[in-house]
Amino acid sequence: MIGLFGGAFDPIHFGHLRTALEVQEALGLREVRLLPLNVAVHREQPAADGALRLSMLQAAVAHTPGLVADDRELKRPGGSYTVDTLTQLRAELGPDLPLCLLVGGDAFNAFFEWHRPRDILGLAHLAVMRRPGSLLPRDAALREELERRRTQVAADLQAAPAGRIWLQSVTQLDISSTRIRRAIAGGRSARFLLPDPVLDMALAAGCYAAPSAKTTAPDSADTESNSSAQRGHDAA
Ligand SMILES: Nc1ncnc2c1ncn2[C@@H]1O[C@H](COP(=O)(O)OP(=O)(O)OP(=O)(O)O)[C@@H](O)[C@H]1O
Ligand SMILES: O=C(O)c1ccc[n+]([C@@H]2O[C@H](COP(=O)([O-])O)[C@@H](O)[C@H]2O)c1
Repeated sequence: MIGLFGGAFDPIHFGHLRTALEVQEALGLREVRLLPLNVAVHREQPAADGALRLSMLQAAVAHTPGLVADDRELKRPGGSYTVDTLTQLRAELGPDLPLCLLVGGDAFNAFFEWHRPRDILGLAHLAVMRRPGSLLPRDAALREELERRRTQVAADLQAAPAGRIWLQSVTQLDISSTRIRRAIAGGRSARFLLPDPVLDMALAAGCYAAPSAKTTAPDSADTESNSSAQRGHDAA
């Protein structure tokens, strides 16, 4: 079984990396592929371009064999729909290999707003990682789907190629890319929120600097209007 973890990764941070590693170990995944999106279909477009986000991701996983950068979404023009990514992977990997899509709790709460969510569940399992601020979904249909598909036996995921939901407790790291971008834009340090080489690349590229270096940006979790974690609060 392999894991697939999509995101803007704008930039990749320890919240992404630590949770991916913990799910990989918990489920005995051969690898977790991290897939930076090209064109977001559900949120603002990333601030850093795809090439830089991919380079930062590659630097972040360079010494962790179980985590692998996969650039297929960046190579695909148009909206980065997860169902298209999974369809492409299925065609490559065959119908039988169990695939497990990793999503943060906040992303899962909005899962039924995704493009063709039931087709996604026909292509992969879901591993939902609890994230600070994300509670179980309020949406009744999503709760029902969760109860119907949920398993607490990891072997159930190995026994079928797709269709089950696994809830994974992970170390709660209250880190978001939004907070990192805002720290950099505000001239504050983002060190220890993400790997040093990633921070160095972001600073050298200047991609998160304020349009005018004199402007300051707020740096409070309360003001993270673009943060997925914040959206998780809203949805929960
Ligand atoms: N600290 C974290 N802990 C657990 N999961 C996380 C964490 N940060 C992000 N994720 C999950 O990683 C995936 C990709 O997230 P994304 O790249 O949007 O990062 P983000 O930090 O939420 O970014 P932004 O602040 O720009 O919204 C999502 O499924 C999200 O829920
Ligand atoms: O395919 C969709 O409709 C869809 C809708 C929302 C999010 N996604 C994917 O979910 C992943 C996490 O996105 P995010 O920004 O909500 O944390 C990322 O790979 C997105 O492309 C996908």
